[in-house]
Amino acid sequence: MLELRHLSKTYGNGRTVLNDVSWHFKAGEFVAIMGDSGVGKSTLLNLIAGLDTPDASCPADAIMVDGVALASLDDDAATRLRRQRMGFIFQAFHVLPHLTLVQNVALPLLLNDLPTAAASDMLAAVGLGGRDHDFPHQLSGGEMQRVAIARALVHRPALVLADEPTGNLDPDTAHSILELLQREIKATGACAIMVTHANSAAAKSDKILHLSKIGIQETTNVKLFDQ
Ligand SMILES: Nc1ncnc2c1ncn2[C@@H]1O[C@H](COP(=O)(O)OP(=O)(O)OP(=O)(O)O)[C@@H](O)[C@H]1O
Repeated sequence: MLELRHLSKTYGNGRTVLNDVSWHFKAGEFVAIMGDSGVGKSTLLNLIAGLDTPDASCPADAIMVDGVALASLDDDAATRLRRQRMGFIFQAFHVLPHLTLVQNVALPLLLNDLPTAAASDMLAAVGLGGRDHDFPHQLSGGEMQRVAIARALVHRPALVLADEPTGNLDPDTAHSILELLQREIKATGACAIMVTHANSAAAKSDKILHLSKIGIQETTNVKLFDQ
C-alpha cells in the first residue's frame, strides 16, 4: 500500500533527520511509530503526506502509494491522491471553528464530489450522534478528537496518518479514542500509521515500529520506550 525506499531528509540547516529509511506498510495494518523525541517521526509523516519533500538525492520512488511514486505526480495529481486516498489526524489539520461538526466531517466528501450524507452517520459512529449542528467550541478535547477522526475516515481513505492522536487527552479519553480509531480503521480496511509516545496507544496497534538513527525496526517490546 505504502512503500518507502531509501528515504532521506536533511533540513535547510544541514540537519539530517531521516537517513536511508525503507519500509513496506501493508493494506489493513494499524502501525504505531515510536522513537526518541526529535528522531524524525513527524517529519516522516509529513513526507508521506506530501507536506514536505524528501532530499533531492532520494530515488524517484522513495515514497510509493499504491504503486505510484509521489515524486512523479504534479501538484494537482498529488493533491488528488492526498484528497482521495489519505486521511489525516494532525494538529495542523484541526477542526475548523467556523463550521458545524457535520460540515467539518463533510469536507473530505465535498472535496471528492461524494454525497455528504455519510458525514452525519460518521459522527454517530464516533459517538457524536445528534450533535451535527454544534460548533467545535462546544466540544471537549476528546470530543474534538472524535470529530477529527470522523473527518479523517469519512471518505474511506486507504491510508490514515495520525500524529499523536491522543497527545493532549486524559488516559480514559485517550483509551476510548484509540478504541474508536482501531475499530473504524478495521471497519474501513485502511492502513493506518500512528506516531505516538504512549505505550498504551502503541499497544492498540497491530505492529510497533521503532524509528532511530539506524532506520525503522519492528519491535514487540513497547517497554523499550519512554512514555
Ligand atoms: N522545518 C524544519 N526545519 C529545520 N529542522 C526541523 C524542521 N522540522 C523539524 N526539524 C528538526 O528535525 C528533527 C526531527 O523533528 P520531528 O518533529 O520530525 O521529530 P519527532 O520524532 O516527531 O519529535 P517529537 O517526538 O519530539 O515530536 C528535530 O530535531 C527538529 O528540530
